[in-house]
Amino acid sequence: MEARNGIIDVVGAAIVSDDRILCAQRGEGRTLAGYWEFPGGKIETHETACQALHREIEEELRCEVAVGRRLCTSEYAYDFGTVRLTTFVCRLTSGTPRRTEHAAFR
Ligand SMILES: Nc1nc2c([nH]c(=O)n2[C@H]2C[C@H](O)[C@@H](COP(=O)(O)OP(=O)(O)OP(=O)(O)O)O2)c(=O)[nH]1
Repeated sequence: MEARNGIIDVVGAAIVSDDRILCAQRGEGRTLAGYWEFPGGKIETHETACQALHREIEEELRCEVAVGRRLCTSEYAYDFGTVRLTTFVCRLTSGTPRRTEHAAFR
């Protein structure tokens, strides 16, 4: 969802499993390829942050998560716009994260 003020609203999942948090490296051909991120993506029009997170995790990692508390919201200005990233603590409820578009997990 791109707000009128040019801010791009993004959600990220800090998926906690066995006391570890999953980080994913953005794949070739995507904006910011090679950067490490919390899996997630842009919130679409008419979506809540929670709905966007469920959709993105299903699309990108082919698994399901329960969305817990909001960790933080931060803004970062890139040359293409300002990303406002809200990160939620999540836990796996079904499946195991699989790479469909990321280059690596750690
Ligand atoms: N998922 C995620 N994106 C982040 C993080 N930090 C950060 O600056 N971003 C940026 C990268 C992208 O410019 C934007 C997320 O957009 P995206 O390209 O992943 O979104 P999307 O899945 O909806 O993809 P698309 O259909 O627009 O290609 O937010 C982060 O920790 N997680």
